[in-house]
Amino acid sequence: MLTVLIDAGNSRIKVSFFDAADPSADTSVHAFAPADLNALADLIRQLPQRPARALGVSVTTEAIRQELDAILAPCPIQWQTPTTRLLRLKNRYHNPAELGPDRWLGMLGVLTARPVDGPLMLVSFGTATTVDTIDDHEAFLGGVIFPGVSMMQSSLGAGTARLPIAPMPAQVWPAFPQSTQAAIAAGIVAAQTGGVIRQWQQVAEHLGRAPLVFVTGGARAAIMPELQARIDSLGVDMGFGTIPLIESESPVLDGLRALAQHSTDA
Ligand SMILES: Nc1ncnc2c1ncn2[C@@H]1O[C@H](COP(=O)(O)OP(=O)(O)O)[C@@H](O)[C@H]1O
Ligand SMILES: CC(C)(COP(=O)(O)O)[C@@H](O)C(=O)NCCC(=O)O
Repeated sequence: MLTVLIDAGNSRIKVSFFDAADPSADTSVHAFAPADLNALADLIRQLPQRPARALGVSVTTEAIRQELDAILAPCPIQWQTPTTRLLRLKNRYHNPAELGPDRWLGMLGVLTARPVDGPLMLVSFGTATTVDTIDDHEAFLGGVIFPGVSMMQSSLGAGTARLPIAPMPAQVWPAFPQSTQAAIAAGIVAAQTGGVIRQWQQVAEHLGRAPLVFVTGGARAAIMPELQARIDSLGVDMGFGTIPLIESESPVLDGLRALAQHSTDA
């Protein structure tokens, strides 16, 4: 039985598959621009077997969600909504359904991918940046949302008379950038990194343990070098040693896959 897994984000639609007859079969991820869903329709048409089931999360527009429903028809997409608990993962949001389903399934993805002894954080550099924490009892404590890398670039370009949309090479930036492009890129990296470091320090102080950090999202490459340097430095200062960042290509699809696997086993 073939299950289609769909992560409909604000910038891109990511798709993968789960084959109950062969759970280790191809888990590659296909990404589509919202304006290019014909390519997804082609992919679905060319599958060797018709999908029996589709599991999805969507944080994008209702119009795109309906387009996805039409592409998968007659197979209905089971769109996921956060609740108080999903498998082992508990939800401390005041109103669980208010939480983005991509954040919720992403956390399930990192939690179920490997045994983790202690708290963990999932940082997603997507359209928005989100930094979410799961404590050592597998409860999502809450998290922060701020504008993503592209949104910061474009808002500076659109909201000022003189600032360009600066390129974002992946590097550690000097403290005192001496050109406009470097000042913008370093400023965005500082803002993105600062939000993550603030959360990491709060978790380490609150729980007395160093959280593992999983990093995902299409915009992560530009932030990783500086984030790695800063988090190592904070970890050493706090007596935890260096903190490896663990890249995760598609935790949301991993979470949907864990759900598909669970309901197949049940
Ligand atoms: N080919 C691409 N298409 C769209 N966004 C891209 C691409 N490559 C990198 N990006 C960056 O990744 C972000 C989207 O990442 P993604 O994790 O797919 O986000 P979302 O889940 O919000 O759609 C964009 O905001 C942009 O900064
Ligand atoms: C925070 C988000 C915009 C992130 O979306 P993304 O960048 O992955 O497209 C999305 O998860 C969302 O719309 N969340 C709803 C509000 C919340 O999570 O509290």
